[in-house]
Amino acid sequence: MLRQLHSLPGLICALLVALLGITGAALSLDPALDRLGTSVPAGVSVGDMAGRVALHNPGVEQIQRTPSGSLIVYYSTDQGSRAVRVDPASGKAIAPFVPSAFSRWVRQLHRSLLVDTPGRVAVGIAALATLVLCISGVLLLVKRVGGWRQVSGPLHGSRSQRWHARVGRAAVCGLLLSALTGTYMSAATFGYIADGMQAEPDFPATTSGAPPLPASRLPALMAADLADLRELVFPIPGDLSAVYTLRTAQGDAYVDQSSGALLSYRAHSGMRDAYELVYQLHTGEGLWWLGPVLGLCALGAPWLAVTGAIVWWRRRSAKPRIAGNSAAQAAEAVILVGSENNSTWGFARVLHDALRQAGQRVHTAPMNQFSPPYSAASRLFLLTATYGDGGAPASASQFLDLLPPIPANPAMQFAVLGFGDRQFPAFCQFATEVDAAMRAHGWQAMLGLATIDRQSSQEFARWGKAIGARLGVELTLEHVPAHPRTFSLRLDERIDYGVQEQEPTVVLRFGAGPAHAPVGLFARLFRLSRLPRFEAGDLVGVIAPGTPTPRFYSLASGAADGHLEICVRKQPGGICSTYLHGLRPGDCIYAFIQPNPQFRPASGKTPVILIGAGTGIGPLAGFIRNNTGRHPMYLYWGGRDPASDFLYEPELRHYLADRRLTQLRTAFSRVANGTRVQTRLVDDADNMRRLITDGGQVLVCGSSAMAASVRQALDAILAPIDMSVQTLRNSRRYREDVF
Ligand SMILES: Cc1cc2nc3c(=O)[nH]c(=O)nc-3n(C[C@H](O)[C@H](O)[C@H](O)COP(=O)(O)O)c2cc1C
Repeated sequence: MLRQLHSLPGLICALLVALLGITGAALSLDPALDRLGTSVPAGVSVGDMAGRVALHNPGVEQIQRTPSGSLIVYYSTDQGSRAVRVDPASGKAIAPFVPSAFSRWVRQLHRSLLVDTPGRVAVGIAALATLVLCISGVLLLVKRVGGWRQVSGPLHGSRSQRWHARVGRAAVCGLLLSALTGTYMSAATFGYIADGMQAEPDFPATTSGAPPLPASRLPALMAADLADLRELVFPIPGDLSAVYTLRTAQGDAYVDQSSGALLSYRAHSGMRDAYELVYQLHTGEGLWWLGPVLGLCALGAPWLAVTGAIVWWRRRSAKPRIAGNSAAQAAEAVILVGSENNSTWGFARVLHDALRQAGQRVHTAPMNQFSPPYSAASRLFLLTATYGDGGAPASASQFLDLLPPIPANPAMQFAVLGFGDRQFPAFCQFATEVDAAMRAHGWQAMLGLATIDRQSSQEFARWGKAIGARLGVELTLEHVPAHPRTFSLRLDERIDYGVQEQEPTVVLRFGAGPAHAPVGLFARLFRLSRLPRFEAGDLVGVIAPGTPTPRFYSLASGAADGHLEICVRKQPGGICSTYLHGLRPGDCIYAFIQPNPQFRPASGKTPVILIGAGTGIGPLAGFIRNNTGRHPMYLYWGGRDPASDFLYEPELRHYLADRRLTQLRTAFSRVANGTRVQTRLVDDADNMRRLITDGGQVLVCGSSAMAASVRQALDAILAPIDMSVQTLRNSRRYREDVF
């Protein structure tokens, strides 16, 4: 619902909002530029100023003071009307006043799209839409990050989602102010809100009729402060019954040209003051610093329109059409999907097709459409992502409320498959809750809760095998989520380890490879064959020839290092690792980057504890290499044999010497009295507790078995100081990259 409220006005008004943003940003500079060329003298009266202006500009008809304080004088000569900008202190002309035609055009475009009333209506609607977009956007962001407290924290999701949220977060206050004030002004234009502009003072029935005196001798003008002046209209020369019209920030008046008496006066109404304040807050006029701030925020509008459209399109295309979807009550197997960004639907479709091929009638629907009894069904599959901070994704937001009143179907067994990301403290939390709730309400489980980390095709295929075994059918679940465009890499260098031990591990350093054939000329012209952007800790997806499924490796370098580096152990029967181990310098591979911004040391001077084993050293070595600020970094690493697989040994010694690495503790398992990395942590328990008490954060990289042992060891180490891995996770001081 909230998402529709955001995407619908966004899609309808994207172009208009973007146009208003760009024109608004251009106009926002005017007050500041106007202010640049203006000196604003203090304590000068309108009478003094008008007297001096009349002296130097015979034929003056009108003086206007802009909100930034510059004075524009309109006067007539034999050749016609003229306008000059004058110095407020001397009253002398500074330069002819020629309003910029471009500026006027942009203003008209901004106010009415150059088509008057219909344009004004459209602009008003766009302002209202921006208001809705700002409010719904903030609420979506809060949901996305899991609460108000996390709003300023790191953002997750695809690149366009992160950039959409990042710019939205930075610009929302300015956009909200512009949208609110713009909506108010549009409502005033069409008479839905009174602006008090029509209220004029009564025109004086009589005047003194005596010959005029210079403005500097008229008491009412002398009593008015120049800082409050909006406009002074001079009486028509020779007409003794004519009067001065004086408009100030407080009210409007008529002044006798001979006696200088205030003949009539009307103070501004509250409505007018409110309108003028709104106008000021919208345009920044009179608040010259506000204009550029609002302008910067307004520039976010076209960016948000473009990235928002990309996010919408990607989400839409990620939701596949389910072919052969049986009716709920006729299906033998029911698949319910909990998804926010639709990638889980891709997995659901593969399961749907596989079950159909196995001869079953299958019904697939969002979890929010849970509607038993599924009279013909004996299997219920619940495939759900987790969103925010352990919360329900959009298509499953009502599931836990729908469940309790519905009696369990004894003829039906269920299996929950959670999709999540281990970087989040609450990994697959919602799937866990769904599984527990189903059991608590008497539903029969077919299989224990299973989880899929970062849409792993391999884990999904394994789950398919387990389900197939339960159903007594061959279930092949092959799903490769869409990945970004690949680029080519050329192997520059390889360093081999562990060969004697028959446990080969290799560090591979790649440079930019030749550009893809279809973009060759373009790439050459624009030098696209350089490395893409990435940082140590991000993932590179490598596609081995003949396999559609990418394998992910943690990056041991950032693009700034000038090469892409990974550390790969040869897995028995592993297609991709065998392929990578077979590469020779000069060979090219195809790959793509998957950002992993959660797995980075936080900035600041608090200690960073790096824990890894085997090839898990890769990103950790990258973090140490980047530690040019010499922040305290402690590395605990486990290998097999220092003689054959002490990965990165020379670099680590070098980093210790130049203090990028504060301390190195190694654990080797295949030597006399061999130990593992978790034992090293226990040996160093006092130091660990001290580092954590000092605000230290922990980054773990390696196999899931090693990560589990490390968690167990750290829980025991931290118990005396009333801390645990979970408390560290909750404060985002414990991050894992586990494979
Ligand atoms: C903003 C955001 C918040 C997330 N929060 C969690 C979380 O708390 N726990 C978790 O295990 N995964 C979390 N994830 C990861 C998603 O559950 C995972 O990427 C899933 O495959 C997305 O499926 P979907 O595209 O169908 O929504 C989050 C992802 C995003 C973008």
